[in-house]
Amino acid sequence: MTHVIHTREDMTHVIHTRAELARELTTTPVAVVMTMGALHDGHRRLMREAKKRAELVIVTIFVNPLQFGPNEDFDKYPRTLEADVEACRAEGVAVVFAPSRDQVYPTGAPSITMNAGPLGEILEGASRPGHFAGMLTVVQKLLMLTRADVAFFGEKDFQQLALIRRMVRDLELGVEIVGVPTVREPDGLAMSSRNRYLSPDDRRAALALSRALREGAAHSDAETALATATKILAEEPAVRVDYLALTGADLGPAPADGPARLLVAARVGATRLIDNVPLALERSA
Ligand SMILES: Nc1ncnc2c1ncn2[C@@H]1O[C@H](COP(=O)(O)OP(=O)(O)OP(=O)(O)O)[C@@H](O)[C@H]1O
Ligand SMILES: CC(C)(CO)[C@@H](O)C(=O)[O-]
Ligand code: BAL
Repeated sequence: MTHVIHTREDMTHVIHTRAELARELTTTPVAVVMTMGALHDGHRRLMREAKKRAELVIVTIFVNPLQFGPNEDFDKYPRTLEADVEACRAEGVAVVFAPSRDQVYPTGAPSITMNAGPLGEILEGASRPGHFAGMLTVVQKLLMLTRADVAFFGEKDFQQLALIRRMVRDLELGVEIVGVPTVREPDGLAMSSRNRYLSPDDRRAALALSRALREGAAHSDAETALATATKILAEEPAVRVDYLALTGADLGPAPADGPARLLVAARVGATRLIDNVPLALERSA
């Protein structure tokens, strides 16, 4: 009798082509965690949530050119495949799909892409024209290629999550979307692959974002919440705010009372960071 011993390493298949991916799809359900790599504990939290839902967890690692503007950081985006695979192994992920551009876009740049609609024009969409169309196009492709039953996305990219939910609903894609709360560094900074661009001084200044959101969200009237966050951001000269917005939980207008969201985007040095927190507004008497 032969005993096959599966080591931890055997359990994670690292693949690069769509043909290999198709061969991995032997069981259901399939859970997918889509990433651009440079993995951190935020990504690992998504993997852990995915593991609770499916034996077959696929982590995709692809820096999608379609969602970067001409003056953005596509070329310098950190590419750390070896360390990323180690992180996936440590989480017991079954498959890491790290395709080349040609594997994802075999016909070249697609001539038919997603339209992100009005929700894609505000906030991040206003600062990054075309970003959400490119993001939704690759998400749709990766959902198809992985035949995912359930997909996990972080609340750190709150507008992205809202748009993916909207796409799945509007186009009846038949996949469950699960949102996962933001994982933070012990001092409050939202984990992000782009944090590794920050110099020690920038890293200190960047703390103003999470502090502004946290202290703003401690207030239950909209005016004080916004004023508090605005003041904290203004006190940090190294932070150049792109937007600070108080919206409804669906990113529509903030309600008079009920669940709402406080969102910020800012440049710290050359690095653009985003963050957001939930808050509950109360009608003032
Ligand atoms: N701190 C975090 N907590 C929870 N989920 C996160 C966190 N950071 C990223 N994610 C989620 O991980 C997935 C992949 O994101 P991505 O690879 O762009 O990482 P990122 O850290 O957001 O990178 P970037 O710094 O480029 O924005 C997305 O669903 C994203 O929302
Ligand atoms: C969802 C995603 C992997 C699509 O490229 C990307 O936007 C990201 O990493 O959040
Ligand atoms: N984290 C969202 C993907 C992007 O910034 O392009």
